Amino acid sequence: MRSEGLMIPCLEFSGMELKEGTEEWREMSNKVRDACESHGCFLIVYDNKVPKGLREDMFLCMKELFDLPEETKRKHKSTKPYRGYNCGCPVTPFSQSFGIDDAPLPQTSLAFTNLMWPQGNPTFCEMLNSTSSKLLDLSLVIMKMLVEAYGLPKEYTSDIEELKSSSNFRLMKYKVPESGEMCETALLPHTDKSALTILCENEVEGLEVLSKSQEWVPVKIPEEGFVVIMGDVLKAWSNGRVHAATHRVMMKEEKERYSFALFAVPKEEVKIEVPPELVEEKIHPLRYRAFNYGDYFAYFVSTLHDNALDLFAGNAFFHE
Ligand SMILES: O=C(O)CCC(=O)C(=O)O
Ligand SMILES: [Fe+2]
Repeated sequence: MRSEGLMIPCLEFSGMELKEGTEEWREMSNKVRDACESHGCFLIVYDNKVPKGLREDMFLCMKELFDLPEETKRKHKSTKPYRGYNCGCPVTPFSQSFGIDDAPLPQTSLAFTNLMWPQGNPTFCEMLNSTSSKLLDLSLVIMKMLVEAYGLPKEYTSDIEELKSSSNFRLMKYKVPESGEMCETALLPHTDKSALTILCENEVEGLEVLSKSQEWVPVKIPEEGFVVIMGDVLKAWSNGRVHAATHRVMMKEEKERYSFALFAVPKEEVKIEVPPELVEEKIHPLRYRAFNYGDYFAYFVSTLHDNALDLFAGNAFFHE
């Protein structure tokens, strides 16, 4: 049996009014903080915001998208890494993905849909826009809860909003392993470069998170829920209190896996800076210098280093 410490907490948001300042809000904020610090991720069920059935509809739409001819899919191009249509790239040979910037903006969802279906596809467009918007809203709720749980003044709410001033919505399809081995690493271990990521998968499980005791823990996303994974940005902002969970995807089933994820990210020009209230000389000395998100992302892309955040902005590597 797994020990308690390895179990990823599941937070039940359904039925919550989510009003700031209420006792319910404060209690949930503390649970979010505990999960972010001890696991770097948590499961969330929240059917007021993300109603039942939305996931299934989203997976149907995704199948329709990935079933389009390759030449159509390749029309979605981007000069930015992890955006555009990716297929058969050397680091992820088993997957295809679409990365769409700012899908919560209606004009972006419409432009993407019309590129894929010149004759239009209102169902897909509505699904892309509303799902990404709901997940981006949820990411703000979670970040506001961290401001509450750290006892920070209200002014930080607007600062933290900056950490999700943009987003990358990623739709992924993983092929069934062909090598005959029934367990293949379909996505290598990494931390996300986002503030946080909200993800879900079809019925084919595969996501695993590395616990602080260095064990791989399979993530069982509840049927109507999501997993929230903390990224490098919130780790830096919180002065290392929030743990950015390392995760990977293992393909163990003979079935295609679909997943979609909203990466809440700062705009490139946003400065990430630890609030002075989270620095304390003895127990929590400053771990990360202030840095610009675009510079950090460019550094990561050019080095692809596992430890990019510490190398780029970590205290031990401060440059004058
Ligand atoms: O497909 C998944 O479950 C994980 C995807 C992921 O970790 C990523 O794209 O950063
Ligand atoms: Fe990831």
